[in-house]
Amino acid sequence: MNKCMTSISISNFTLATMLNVLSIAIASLVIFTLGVACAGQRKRLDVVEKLNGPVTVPYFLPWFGSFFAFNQDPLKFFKLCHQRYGKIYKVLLAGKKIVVVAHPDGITSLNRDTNKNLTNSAVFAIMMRGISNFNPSNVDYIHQVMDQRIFPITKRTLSPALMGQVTQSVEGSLRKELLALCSGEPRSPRRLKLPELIGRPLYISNCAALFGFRYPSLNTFSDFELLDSGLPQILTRLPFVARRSLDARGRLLSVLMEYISSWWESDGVEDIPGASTLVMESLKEMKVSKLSKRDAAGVLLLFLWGFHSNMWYMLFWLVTHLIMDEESMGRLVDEVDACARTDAPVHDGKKALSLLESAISETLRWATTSSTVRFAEEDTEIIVDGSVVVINKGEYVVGDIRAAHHDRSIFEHPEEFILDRYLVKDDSKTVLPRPMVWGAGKHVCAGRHVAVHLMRRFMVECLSMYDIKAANSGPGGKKLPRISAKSFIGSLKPNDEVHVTITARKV
Ligand code: HEM
Repeated sequence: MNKCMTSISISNFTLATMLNVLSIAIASLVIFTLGVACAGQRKRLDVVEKLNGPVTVPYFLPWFGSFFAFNQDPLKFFKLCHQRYGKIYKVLLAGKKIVVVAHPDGITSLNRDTNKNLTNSAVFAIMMRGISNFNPSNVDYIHQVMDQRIFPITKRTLSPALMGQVTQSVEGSLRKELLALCSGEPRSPRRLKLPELIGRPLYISNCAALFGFRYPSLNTFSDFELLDSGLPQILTRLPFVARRSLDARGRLLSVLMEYISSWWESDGVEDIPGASTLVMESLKEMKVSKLSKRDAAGVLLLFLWGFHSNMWYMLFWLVTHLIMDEESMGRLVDEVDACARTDAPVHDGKKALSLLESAISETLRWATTSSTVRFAEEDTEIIVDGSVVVINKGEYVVGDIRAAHHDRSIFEHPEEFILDRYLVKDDSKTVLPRPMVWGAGKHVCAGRHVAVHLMRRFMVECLSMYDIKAANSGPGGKKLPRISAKSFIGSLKPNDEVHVTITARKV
């Protein structure tokens, strides 16, 4: 009986165990099968997404693709493609395949580049050769030195904690330069072109802060202007059209070589008098990296261009919009005056100068074009609006920031410049996304804090000193200048000159 009971209990035990094992096996099999099925399904979905890829803008001519339509007016071309093909599409331009991303998340994913397969070298090399005419065989090495040695210095010395050395010097000089505009007859109106009111004082002050008094900023401004305005032609390799700009570039490089010459030849025994830490530390790195004097001068020119150019164009558009709309100008002047009457810190734009802060953000939104261009060194992926998009090795990727800044579902009347668009109202529930103007990730703009600070300071000084009016303010006289069709990288460029009349104010 006992034996029998034992054998039953053993067989019960065996049966129970077997059933358990069986049920576990079945459950595992079900889980495994489901897992495999899900993985298969995911894989299929990935394949579908990868196969679908971005749609290519149709074209007739092989190799040229859409080049002629694009080249005629890049901004219009991007706008039409965005309307027709949406947030991501591909275009063939003279043998190059370019994926255009016009969705904010896609642009962020492109900037962050988590797979590390997208580089800016190819595009940076074009800018380097255009601005500084480096020998093509040196470009890769110089870019490497800039990326690994010079930009980290720039990011550190222009961080909010340390940028004071440069910004305070710019501010002091800017005030003097602006005051000098009406020093002869302070109360009589003076007619000027905007480069004389903004570009020149800013250039002289920027040069003084970066390079000290040994750099002849006064004599080089017109050459800098010529180089800057001729860049689209230089970059598209139209040497005959750009002859004057190319000559100006040559003269600027000679001046910069002369500027560093004695320091360079003496192996940098003493710092160049008045030069910023940023410039001196960068020069020392260039010497250690065995760059030639010519290439070091080229790096300084690139640097000066990066420091000055976008800031000048942004201020150009801000002042131009204000003189077109006297009510907006009046509101901003009132805010600056009210701030001057209190102890409110003018550097803290968010609190004391909230309308000016909004005006600067609105300018950055309105006047930014496509600022992010990358090249796929390997097959890679970015995420656009929640979907994986495959970028093939050898393709370029452009972030169409202008499209993101003109998204009607986010910005009301995006084509218009609205002074208080970014003013946070007490009753407002939605806060607008900040302009995507500085890039992000590894290559985020090293000068973004300095740029906003100096734009703010320029406006405060200028509006406190002068009444600024459009020179042609009669009927039909106030018109925004036409936007240059050729510039699609960085900030919008004007096609026409803008004249203003300034009169010294008594506050
Ligand atoms: C309104 C003015 C400015 C605008 C709109 C602007 C815009 C930008 C953008 C969009 C990038 C990123 C490009 C990319 O992702 O490939 C960038 C990079 C950079 N910017 Fe600016 N910038 C301005 C002012 C300045 C100033 C004042 C400096 C000072 C030197 C500066 C120095 C740089 C540097 C060094 C980089 C390269 C960073 C890197 O690749 O690691 N920028 N800028």
